[in-house]
Amino acid sequence: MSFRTQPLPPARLNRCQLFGPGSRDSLFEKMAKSAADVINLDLEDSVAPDDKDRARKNIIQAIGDIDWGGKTLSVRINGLDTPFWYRDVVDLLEQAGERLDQIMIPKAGNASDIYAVDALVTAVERAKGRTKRIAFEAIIESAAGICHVEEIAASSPRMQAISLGAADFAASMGMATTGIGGTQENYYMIREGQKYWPDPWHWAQAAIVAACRTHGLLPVDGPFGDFGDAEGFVAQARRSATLGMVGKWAIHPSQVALANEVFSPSDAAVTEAREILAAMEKAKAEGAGATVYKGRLVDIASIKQAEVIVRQAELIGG
Ligand SMILES: CC(C)(COP(=O)(O)OP(=O)(O)OC[C@H]1O[C@@H](n2cnc3c(N)ncnc32)[C@H](O)[C@@H]1OP(=O)(O)O)[C@@H](O)C(=O)NCCC(=O)NCCSC(=O)C[C@H](O)C(=O)O
Ligand SMILES: [Mg+2]
Repeated sequence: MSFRTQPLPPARLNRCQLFGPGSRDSLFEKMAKSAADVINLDLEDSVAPDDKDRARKNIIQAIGDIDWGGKTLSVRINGLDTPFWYRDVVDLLEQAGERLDQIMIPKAGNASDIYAVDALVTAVERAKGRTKRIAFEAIIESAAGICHVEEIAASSPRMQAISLGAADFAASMGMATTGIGGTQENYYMIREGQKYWPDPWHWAQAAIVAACRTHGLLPVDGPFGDFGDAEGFVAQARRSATLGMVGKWAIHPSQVALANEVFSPSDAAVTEAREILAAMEKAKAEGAGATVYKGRLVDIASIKQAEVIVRQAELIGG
């Protein structure tokens, strides 16, 4: 174990991030009433260039007008390679109320991208006397982003989460795919005449999880484009959860309940985790560092695994 202990991620729920275009303000109330933990009002790729100004105004108005309950309220700004992003930041922080929690930075390529947004956000916050520090979530969705994911995770104390943006990531990597997330038809192996479809997103997800866990951030899986395919969504989400991700985007309301279900520990898992902690307490009192629970070894590492599940259950209110 390193001398430096691994920091815990922010203690908030992030099982589902529901997206909606800033240009479609008729969706905002529905998003606020949804069961998503995080709302992402979008100024980037779901908004046409000619609609950016109107979308920005809609979002600034809605941040103050709508009751967003206990959700994390986040706005995705435009990429740093566009002429829109500085205006997104300045208008949001000068005109939107304190209810805004987070800015999502798309296509982050390195730590300097986050630094640039941080410098602008900090200046406007100070100038306007804003008291709440705006958090950042970055999207890894380019070859440069995945190469520099660790420095992006470490880039600012504002950083709270990193998502994988499968569509732009695939494009940047030159992947021969068109589907957003999930199984890709031509990414298969053959054994004894049978086809098997491995997960082409696995390595990028694992890199994001490692960077996030090292720096105490929340690793999140991005979009699954085929919102009619609930089974495919759940399979992708379960793989992400197994790898250590804490949640997934929803690009349609039908995906919210699916994500919440996958990223909430089951009652059985919570009961088992609590029993493991109790068994280890007993073992510790008897001077042992390991014991047997339901016929299998549990030790000090098992305590940490069980604590992940119990912490998540406590956040949900279990
Ligand atoms: C995908 C959509 C365009 C579909 O919209 P629509 O055709 O209106 O869907 P439905 O008719 O099935 O809607 C049923 C009801 O649900 C409401 N609705 C629809 N979308 C939302 C939403 N996002 N939040 C809340 N409620 C929603 C409809 O109004 C209907 O309500 P009712 O009439 O009362 O029954 C649309 O869902 C949409 O725009 N989704 C978000 C798209 C988006 O934000 N994309 C950006 C994120 S993905 C991305 O950027 C890629 C990433 O960066 C990467 O690189 O991977
Ligand atoms: Mg994208």
